[in-house]
Amino acid sequence: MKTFRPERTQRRRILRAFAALPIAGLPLTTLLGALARAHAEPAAVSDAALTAAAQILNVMDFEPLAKATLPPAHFAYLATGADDDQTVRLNHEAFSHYQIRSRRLIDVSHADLSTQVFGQPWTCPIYLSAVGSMRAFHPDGELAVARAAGAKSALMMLSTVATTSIEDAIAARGTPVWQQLYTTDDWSITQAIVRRAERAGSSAIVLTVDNLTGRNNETLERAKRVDTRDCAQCHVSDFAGYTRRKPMLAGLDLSHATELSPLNMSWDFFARLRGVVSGKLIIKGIVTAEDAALAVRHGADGIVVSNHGGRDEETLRPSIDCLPEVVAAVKRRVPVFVDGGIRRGTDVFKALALGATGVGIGRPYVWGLAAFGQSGVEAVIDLLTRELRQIMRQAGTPTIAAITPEHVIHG
Ligand SMILES: Cc1cc2nc3c(=O)[nH]c(=O)nc-3n(C[C@H](O)[C@H](O)[C@H](O)COP(=O)(O)O)c2cc1C
Ligand SMILES: CCCCC(=O)C(=O)O
Repeated sequence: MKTFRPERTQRRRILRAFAALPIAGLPLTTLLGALARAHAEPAAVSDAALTAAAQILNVMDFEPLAKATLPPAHFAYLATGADDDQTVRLNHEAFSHYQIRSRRLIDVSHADLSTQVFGQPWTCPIYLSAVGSMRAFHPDGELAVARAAGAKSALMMLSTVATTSIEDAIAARGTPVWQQLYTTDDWSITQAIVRRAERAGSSAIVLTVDNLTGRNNETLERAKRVDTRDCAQCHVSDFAGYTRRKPMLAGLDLSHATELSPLNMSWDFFARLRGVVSGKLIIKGIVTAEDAALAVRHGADGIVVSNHGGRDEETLRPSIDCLPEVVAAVKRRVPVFVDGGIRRGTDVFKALALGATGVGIGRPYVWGLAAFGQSGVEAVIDLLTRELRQIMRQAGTPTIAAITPEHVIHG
C-alpha cells in the first residue's frame, strides 16, 4: 500500500478536508496518530486510509477506516457473524421496511433528546452496548470508550470479557457503567463477577443469553488462515486462551469452568441469579414474546431485544422485527431496549417509535474507536445524536416521549 508522509502543503490539504467535515472535534493530530498506528510507522499514513477519513459523513464511513487500521483477523472478528453473515446484514436492512409518518406544524424549535431509564436521567436514548476485547481494536480499548461515554454522557455496558476492569472503566467514565455478564459453567465465578461489579458501583447486571458456546463464524476462520499472527485478545478459539487476559476474570479459579456461556443455562439459572443480584437485572438476547413474558415472570428488570449483532446464529430475523412482539408482551412492566444494525438517527427513531426505551450500538462505535480512539467514539455518538435530532424535528416530535407508534408504519 502506498504510504503518505504529510508535508506542510499536504497538511494544509488535510486540514481543509477536515474543515469540510460535519463532525467537529477530530483534530488533525488524532487523524495522523490513528492512521500512523495502522501502518506502524510514525506520521506515515496510506492514501487509501486518508481518503476514507476525509469522507466521513455518517457512522458507516468509519468502517473502511477501521478496516484499513486493523489486522485482518481483528477486523473479521469485529465485522462478521454466523454462517453467511445474512443476519448481520438484515439487521440493518430491515430498518428500510419501516417508514416514518411525519406530522407537521408542531413547534420543534427545542428538540429534547433526554429521557429517563430506571428513574435515572439519560441525555440521549443511545447507549454503547457490550463489546469484548476492545484492546484488539485500539491500545486504549475500553478506557477510550469509557472516556468518550463520560464526555457524551452516554451509558456504557462493559463486557465480562473486556480488556479493562470495571473499576477502571467506571473511573474513566466518571459514573457507573452497566456490567454485562457471561456466566461460565461454574456458579462461583458468576457470583464473584456480580459481587465485584456491584461493589464497584455498577447499577445493572446484563445477562447475555443468546451467545451459547460454539458459534460458527466462517469468515473469521478464513481470515485467521491468512492472518496467522498470535492474538491474545479477541479471536483465540479455546476457553482458556480467550479468558486468560480478561481483568474481570483475573484472580478467579477458572479450572472448573470450560464454557463462557454454557449450553445448559436455563430459567432456573436466571432465577438463581435473580437471588444474588441486588441492583437491576437485565436480560440481553430476547427475540420472542414468549421469552419476554417468561423474563418478566422471573423478575427481569429490563429486556434487551438482540440477536447479538447476528454474530451467533443465522436466524435471518432482524432484531427490529422482533421488537414489536416483545414490547406487546411486556406491556410496559419493564423497559425494553434493542440493538442490532442501528446505523442512522432514523433507525434510532424507528426503534423508539416501536416501543424501545433505549437503543444500543455495537460495531459503529468500535469502528470509531479503531480509527481514532476516544475522539472516534465521540464522533460516532455525535453523528447519531445529530441525525436523531434532525428526524425528531422533521417528524414533529420535539421530545423522546412524543415519539409514538403512530410515527412509524411497516410497509
Ligand atoms: C466485536 C464484538 C464483540 C461483542 N462482545 C459482546 C460481549 O462481550 N457481550 C455481549 O453481550 N455482546 C457482545 N457483542 C454484541 C453487542 O453487544 C451488540 O449486541 C451488537 O453488536 C449490536 O449489533 P451492531 O453491532 O449491529 O450494532 C459484541 C459485538 C461485537 C461486534
Ligand atoms: C465468546 C464471545 C465473547 C465476546 C462476544 O460476545 C462476541 O464476540 O460477540
